[in-house]
Amino acid sequence: MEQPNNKAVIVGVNLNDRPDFAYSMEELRSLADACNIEVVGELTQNLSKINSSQYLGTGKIEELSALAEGLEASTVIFNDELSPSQIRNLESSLQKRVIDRTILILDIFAERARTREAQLQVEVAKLQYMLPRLVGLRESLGRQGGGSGLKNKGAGETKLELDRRRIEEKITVLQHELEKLVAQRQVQRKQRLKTGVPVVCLVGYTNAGKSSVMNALLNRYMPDSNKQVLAKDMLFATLETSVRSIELPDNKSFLLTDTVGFVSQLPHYLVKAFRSTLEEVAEADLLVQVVDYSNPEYKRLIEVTNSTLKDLGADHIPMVYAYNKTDLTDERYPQVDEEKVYLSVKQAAGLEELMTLVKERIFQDYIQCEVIIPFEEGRLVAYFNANAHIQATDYEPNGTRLTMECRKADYEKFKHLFAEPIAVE
Ligand SMILES: Nc1nc2c(ncn2[C@@H]2O[C@H](COP(=O)(O)OP(=O)(O)OP(=O)(O)O)[C@@H](O)[C@H]2O)c(=O)[nH]1
Ligand SMILES: [Mg+2]
Repeated sequence: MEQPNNKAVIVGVNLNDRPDFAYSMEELRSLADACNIEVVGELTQNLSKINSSQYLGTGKIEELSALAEGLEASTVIFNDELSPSQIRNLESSLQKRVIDRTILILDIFAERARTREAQLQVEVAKLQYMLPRLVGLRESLGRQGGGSGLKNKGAGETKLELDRRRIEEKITVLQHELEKLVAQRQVQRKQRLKTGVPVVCLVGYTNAGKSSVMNALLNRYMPDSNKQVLAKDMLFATLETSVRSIELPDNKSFLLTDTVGFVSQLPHYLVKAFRSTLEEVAEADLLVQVVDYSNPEYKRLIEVTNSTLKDLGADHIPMVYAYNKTDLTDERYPQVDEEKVYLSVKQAAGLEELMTLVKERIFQDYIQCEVIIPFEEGRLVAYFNANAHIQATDYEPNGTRLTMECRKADYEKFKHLFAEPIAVE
């Protein structure tokens, strides 16, 4: 195989007229771009069934080989996850480096992971991807070294077993370290859940503007905090979950979580590896799905997001939609249509409307009330201070008067202890 340069041809099979095919090829180009690979050519084929040994139909392989040769590409990138034997067969007939959509995504994640937890998750996913593909990888290494003849086969297989075991052991060690980190974070999360503060999660397709929404809300409601997150025009700018507290002017607060973006055909190794990070999503009180409304394919991207949420066991959580980047469309904004808000973070328009929608959903079981708590029930005052939004505290002869907004359930639970319920809305 020749020395790899960074030029590649991308290849896709349009299986039974896949409606999102053109977009998925465009996305493959962006994924390659994110890995600093220059896409110099593209080849597609309409098929009703993927060829199990070479992915493409036999005639197409020759066409591909000539195309890659003519364009001096050293790599060929396939739009689906290839099986170990497909990689092997393709490498041998094309004599080029063969990679697939999955490994591109894994590489981007590996490059971008910053926290130890994200790094471990990606590494585990990558090793799991590699494990069944070791034969192919070893063969291509063998070829580079002049090829290993049949007589070395036995020794090679033993070596392969060793490599395999080593990788399995490594996965176990990494998973162990990961479990410890996850356990720590779970303790923090449980503590947060115990405080009863609602949790709102920003979810959505990669590059939709989740981190931008988070930053805009932080700017607006927490101008003194310098806890902005990275927002950038690239795929998978965010790989770690960030939680920030948002305190509203009316003394209510909630936790806002920014999460990793989804993509179509997200490798299942990654979904599995990131499951622990994304547990936050499954336990949220409300999801805000951020949508790039300027993307002509936005409806399909919503479907991909919803089906990934289903895989994560988060499809039961109430959701509102933030149709972002409306500034790039002809649609009027800001505008609210039931559970959708058309907004533009860039133009700072529609954030107020989004917050109103969010507040309606997460604070709906709150009531406004004024109660007097007898002094001997002081623990109740402490409880409400921790779990309600106290607007005023006054001391009166028969107890502490709290003017507050509290959960209806708490009010019902404790009302027999109040000296005198004065006013309830
Ligand atoms: N025109 C326009 N661009 C926007 C708007 N909101 C965000 N962007 C841009 O969209 C790009 C992606 O924004 P991010 O906030 O990083 O997107 P994300 O959903 O967090 O992406 P990942 O973390 O990669 O999943 C950035 O270049 C933003 O400047 C908007 O309302 N209008
Ligand atoms: Mg982001």
